[in-house]
Amino acid sequence: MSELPGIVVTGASGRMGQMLVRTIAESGAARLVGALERAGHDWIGRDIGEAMGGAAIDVLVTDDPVEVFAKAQAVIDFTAPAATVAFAGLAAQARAVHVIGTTGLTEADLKAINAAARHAVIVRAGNMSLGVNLLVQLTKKVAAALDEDFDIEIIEAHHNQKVDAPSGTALMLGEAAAEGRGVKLADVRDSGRDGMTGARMRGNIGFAAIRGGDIVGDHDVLFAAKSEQITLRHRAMDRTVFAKGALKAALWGQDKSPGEYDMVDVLGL
Ligand SMILES: NC(=O)c1ccc[n+]([C@@H]2O[C@H](COP(=O)([O-])OP(=O)(O)OC[C@H]3O[C@@H](n4cnc5c(N)ncnc54)[C@H](O)[C@@H]3O)[C@@H](O)[C@H]2O)c1
Ligand SMILES: O=C(O)C1=N[C@H](C(=O)O)CCC1
Repeated sequence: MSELPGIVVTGASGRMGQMLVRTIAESGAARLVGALERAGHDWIGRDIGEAMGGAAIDVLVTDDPVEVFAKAQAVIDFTAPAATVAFAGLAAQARAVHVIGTTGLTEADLKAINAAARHAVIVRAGNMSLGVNLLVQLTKKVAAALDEDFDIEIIEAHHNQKVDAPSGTALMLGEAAAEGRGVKLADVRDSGRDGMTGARMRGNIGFAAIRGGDIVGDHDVLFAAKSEQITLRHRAMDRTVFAKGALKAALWGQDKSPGEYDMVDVLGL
């Protein structure tokens, strides 16, 4: 019998990194072959299972991506933009599927990732859950059905350690709403209102970000008109939904041609 696909988890000590290590171990569909952390992290050299407070699993945390990617069929990466851009090039060199969950990527970052996807499979999404990717499709449909009498506002809430805003998910929802309306999000985006903003511009798509406590990730898409409102809502209750989606993407990508894909491709939505 052939071996299960080998997966490297980057940012292995992080909130998502630890969830991914557990999800892979429990899946029976893949095996963890590497755990990567940034240079200087105090988990480097330790067994990842023990560092997480459990039994040893014979995978030592390393800060050397080249050495560890060479053993992998897939790299699952929920870290930070600069790290993810570097890993995209290295994963492509190793011909490993690169699953990117990292958010807060700039246009320049996205261009670099897209260039790496000429040589290997990259699956990137600001949210890997089934529910959010379905919500993206619903948002596009509702936005296409309603005219600009309905103001579109995207309200997101996350834990107090999140460093980027609006969330990657909020931006996916904004893109979907803009696509449904047949406009470019960049032309109608309205984020970070503060002070004497003036009245709301008809046709704009607004964003509001809440940060507090340990909220995993809540997203509302509000369509507000005179005398009636529709709200589409997703709430993630824990991070397993993201980790399961990322693992599914890593397995799905194994027989695909080089290119950049998203979770709509993976889930066939
Ligand atoms: N797409 C999704 O479904 C989804 C879901 C949850 C989180 N996220 C995103 O994933 C990212 C991480 O989220 P988190 O809550 O796990 O953050 P976190 O801060 O808990 O973890 C990030 C980890 O990456 C490590 N890291 C940073 N630079 C590194 C490098 N050069 N090499 C190796 N490791 C490095 C950090 O040390 C840290 O352990 C964020 O961008 C977040 O928005 C996406
Ligand atoms: O915890 C985070 O950070 C999350 N980030 C993603 C985003 O930016 O949308 C997904 C939800 C959790």
